[in-house]
Amino acid sequence: MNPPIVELRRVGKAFQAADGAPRTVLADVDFTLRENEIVALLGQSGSGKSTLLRIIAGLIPADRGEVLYRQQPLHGTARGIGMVFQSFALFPWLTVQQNVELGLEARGMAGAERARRAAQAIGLIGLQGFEGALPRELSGGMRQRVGIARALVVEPDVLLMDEAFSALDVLTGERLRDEILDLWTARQMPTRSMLIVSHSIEEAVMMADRVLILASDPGRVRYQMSVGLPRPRDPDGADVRALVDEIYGVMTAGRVRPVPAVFPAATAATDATDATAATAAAALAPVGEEAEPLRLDHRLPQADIGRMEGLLERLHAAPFHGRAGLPRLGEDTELTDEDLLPLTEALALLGLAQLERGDLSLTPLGKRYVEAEHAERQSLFGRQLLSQVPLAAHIHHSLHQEPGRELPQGPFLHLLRDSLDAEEAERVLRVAIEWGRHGTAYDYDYRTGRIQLPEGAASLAAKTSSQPPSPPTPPA
Ligand SMILES: Nc1ncnc2c1ncn2[C@@H]1O[C@H](COP(=O)(O)OP(=O)(O)OP(=O)(O)O)[C@@H](O)[C@H]1O
Repeated sequence: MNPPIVELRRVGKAFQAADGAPRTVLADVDFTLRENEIVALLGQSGSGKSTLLRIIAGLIPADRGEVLYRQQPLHGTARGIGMVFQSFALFPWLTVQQNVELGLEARGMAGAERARRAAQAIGLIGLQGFEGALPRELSGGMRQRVGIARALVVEPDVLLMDEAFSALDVLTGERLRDEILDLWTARQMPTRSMLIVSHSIEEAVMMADRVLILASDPGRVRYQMSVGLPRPRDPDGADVRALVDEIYGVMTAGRVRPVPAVFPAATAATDATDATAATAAAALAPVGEEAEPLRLDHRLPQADIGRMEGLLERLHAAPFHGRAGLPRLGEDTELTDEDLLPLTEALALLGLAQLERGDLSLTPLGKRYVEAEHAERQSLFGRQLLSQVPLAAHIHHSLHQEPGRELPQGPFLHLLRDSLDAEEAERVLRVAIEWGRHGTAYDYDYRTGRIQLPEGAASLAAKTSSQPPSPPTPPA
């Protein structure tokens, strides 16, 4: 086994939430990056991937555990570790050459040597002739080349890449990725190992020798997989596709829990389709996993209604006829993994689709939804929302308790901030509001920031439950 370059031992990190309470982002992360390997880090948005990278880069300290670089504890930035950011992070007023030289200047290197090394890095990454250009004169792909040259010029042992290709259009991102891999394979890079954070499963499989998947809340290594394929790899090859499918399966497993009876017994007894839907939805649990009910503060996936409907419609139509592997569906809809995974999660949460081993299939209820007119779609959506998403049920129930049938959003935000940071609490409430509006469960006044029951909401509540909705269990 190759010697380790970076080692993380039981690393933990917490940030302060809006109310001042610490919120654990990483817990007990153990990880070793070895010489001559590329490791890809995947995980849901917010699972702590960038935080982990920033800790290794020495940009922020870990709160717990140890970070070793070549067997020595890491304090602050290490000379041998370079990082490429998604946002390029170039100085707009400096030329390409000056941006690339920057890291060397900080090390006190003499001007002539700086210029020589920068020219070499610029040449390596294909930017000859642009040394005097300003970032604004360059395309996105060229700007990221500058970002990479700037990281490589210090000849880092370890190159960290935080979604380095995701701000680029697909073709440019793939071309740059392949060029980096060619340099790596031909050992033209000074770098001994790379750790890349990505949202693209295919990118991870194309690049990495090992793929790690971080679990969320708190982030910890949930799964790892070796990718023992020779390079160059063919993105359409059977080996790559099989691994991509396997990772989709892992990443979508455990995101879904079994859905209890979709409709109350009284309604289901008179509605055979609903009863079928209830049975189908109860089969949603990933095989072999004990599922837990959603919590009030569940980080609802960022899923736009229009896109959810678009995905359901694609899934329903030929060639899928109700079932598709996620990679294929992603290709067909041109959705990136970053967009596709939250959409599939939302559909599964709502019992409209079912996720199993990387395949998404319509449930009978989902099929009914696709085939329905707008009003019936809204009504189905609202009923599913109130029965499956505790936050929505809580909002709906609270509004019912109010004589004026409306409440400010503040108390709900406050509740979410007990466990989520301010930005995430805001995002989750926004999703619950958008979903609630579509399901006509409640409405939102953008002028006043108040949530209100729409006209006729009583009938939705009555259809959803024969009892008034009970408040959900508060977050642990
Ligand atoms: N400086 C900070 N202060 C407070 N909270 C932070 C800070 N940096 C990150 N967080 C929070 O930590 C969590 C993890 O963030 P991080 O950026 O590491 O996740 P990620 O997996 O890289 O997400 P994404 O894939 O969306 O980039 C998020 O909830 C984020 O809001």
